[in-house]
Amino acid sequence: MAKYQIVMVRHGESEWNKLNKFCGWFDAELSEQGIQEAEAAGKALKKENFKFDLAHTSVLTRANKTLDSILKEIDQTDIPIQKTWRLNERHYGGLTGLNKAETAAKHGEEQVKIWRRSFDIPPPPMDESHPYYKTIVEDPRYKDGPSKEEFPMFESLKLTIERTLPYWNDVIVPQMKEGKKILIAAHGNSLRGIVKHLDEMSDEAIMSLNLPTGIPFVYELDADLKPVVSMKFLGDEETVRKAMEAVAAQGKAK
Ligand SMILES: O=C(O)[C@@H](COP(=O)(O)O)OP(=O)(O)O
Repeated sequence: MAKYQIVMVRHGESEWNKLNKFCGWFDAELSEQGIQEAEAAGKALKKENFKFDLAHTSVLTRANKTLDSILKEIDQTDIPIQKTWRLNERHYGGLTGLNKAETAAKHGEEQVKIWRRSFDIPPPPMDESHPYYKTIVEDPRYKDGPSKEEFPMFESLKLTIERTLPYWNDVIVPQMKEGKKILIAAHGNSLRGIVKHLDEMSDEAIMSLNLPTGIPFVYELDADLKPVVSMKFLGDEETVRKAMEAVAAQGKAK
């Protein structure tokens, strides 16, 4: 029997999703389409009468603005919002800023698939000469963490999960157990990590999961936090399927 319910959403399309660039910890804005997707996500939640006690998001603008837009649509702009770098997108290391299709043309689609979707093979590191190194490392939003030692220069999905899961277990789960209704607005890969954990997906199975932008999905969990309902999207099946396929196709050479 379901005891808890939690809703998650990947942010709406960002400017860098639109340009098909590896984004990671770069703080891209929502694109015009992404703004509309965020509004549509709010409308879908409103239609089903969703209400939340609090929300969690990353420290990146694309997720924050998606959350704000959803809360506006459901008339809940007053609920507490907790922001954490632990829900940030995976750090795409040296790939940050590169076009995914061009990278596939240069290194092969297979290699790009490994970088994007393998469980534990990380992208190359971002070194100090990288054009976005300073922008990210010196960003004041990280003054309270991660620490210098924790600050990633690249992350596989495995490494992403290692910093996201402590937040899930230590902050989100206790709130759910107190009966709080929670919304998480985050990113393709930080959410894939949570989904992998909840659904106990194998390292192979998670490779083929591509989360669409701006379509909320619901989990219903039993008392032991095992899913009774998994990843139920608030969108029609065909639209969700096409959106997932489009994300997968971003790594194809043009
Ligand atoms: O960092 C990025 O480029 C995308 C995910 O990219 P893929 O792993 O799907 O290539 O992150 P998001 O748009 O969810 O913040």
